[in-house]
Amino acid sequence: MSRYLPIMLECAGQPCIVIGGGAVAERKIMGLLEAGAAIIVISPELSPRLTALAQNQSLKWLKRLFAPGDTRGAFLVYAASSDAAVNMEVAREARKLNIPVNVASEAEAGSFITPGVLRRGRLTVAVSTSGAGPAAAAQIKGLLEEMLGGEYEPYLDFLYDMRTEIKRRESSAAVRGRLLRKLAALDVLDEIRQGTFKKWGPEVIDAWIADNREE
Ligand SMILES: C[C@@]1(CC(=O)O)c2cc3[nH]c(cc4nc(cc5[nH]c(cc(n2)[C@H]1CCC(=O)O)[C@@](C)(CC(=O)O)[C@@H]5CCC(=O)O)C(CC(=O)O)=C4CCC(=O)O)c(CCC(=O)O)c3CC(=O)O
Ligand SMILES: NC(=O)C1=CN([C@@H]2O[C@H](COP(=O)(O)OP(=O)(O)OC[C@H]3O[C@@H](n4cnc5c(N)ncnc54)[C@H](O)[C@@H]3O)[C@@H](O)[C@H]2O)C=CC1
Repeated sequence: MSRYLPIMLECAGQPCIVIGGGAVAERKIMGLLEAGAAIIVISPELSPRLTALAQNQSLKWLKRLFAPGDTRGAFLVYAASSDAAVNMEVAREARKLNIPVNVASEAEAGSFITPGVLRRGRLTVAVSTSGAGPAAAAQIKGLLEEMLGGEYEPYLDFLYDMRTEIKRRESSAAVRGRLLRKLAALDVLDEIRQGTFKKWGPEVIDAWIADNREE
């Protein structure tokens, strides 16, 4: 069994090449779009949704079959055509060029797999079964979706703003560490759920930092 390394990859503006333009390619492309990748799709046909994305310039469409050399210069490659032999050829080429490649028809032929993803603003949860059961990954993601409500979005925005402020102001690592730990222990999430949370203005932030700098 492969043990995959989970990482969060910055893909903004990076050329990501997808071979195939059907339902599976569409799912991978929606994830790439969320990450701001520069998407190039190589496929003689596109699904209606992908056609619309090509028309509004959200992706670049090369209307043809895969050809040798197509993966050159890519940051990531997705082999998602309905031709398993072509997908294997894409994988071989990408691997030779040391480009990470995902193979929709045969997970093991690729070097990375796509987890089920749920987002709540800055929160990302990715679920993988290491390829054992993609439908189970989707189900588990569904369970987590029920557990992790929309309140996480404003909560993480709050944490982000506060951490940014603390890191900007506090040069002492010890004080910073103390503040950041106390910040994580605050029950803001519950206040947001109850609807009693009021956005902290500059004075509230100043006062909280002053009150919590010492042990
Ligand atoms: C290994 C992996 C490689 C990769 O694609 O990256 C892979 C491979 C394969 N999937 C297959 C089938 C299905 N895949 C789905 C759905 C999803 N598949 C996804 C990921 C992955 N699929 C990677 C492993 C993820 C993990 O670690 O668990 C998800 C999570 C993410 C995404 O695709 O974006 C997304 C859910 C998104 C969501 O809803 O959240 C459904 C359900 C459906 O369509 O509703 C079915 C039909 C039911 C079934 O078969 O279980 C087949 C057989 C093809 C054939 O028939 O031959 C293969 C090939 C093989 O097994 O080698
Ligand atoms: N990993 C996953 O999550 C899943 C993977 N699959 C696998 O993925 C494959 C694709 O599934 P779908 O998108 O549903 O199929 P689809 O038939 O909807 O789309 C296939 C696409 O590949 C294109 N294509 C065919 N030959 C090509 C070539 N030589 N070069 C470039 N493009 C080419 C077609 O024009 C079409 O756009 C399936 O054959 C299956 O093996 C299926 C379900 C889920």
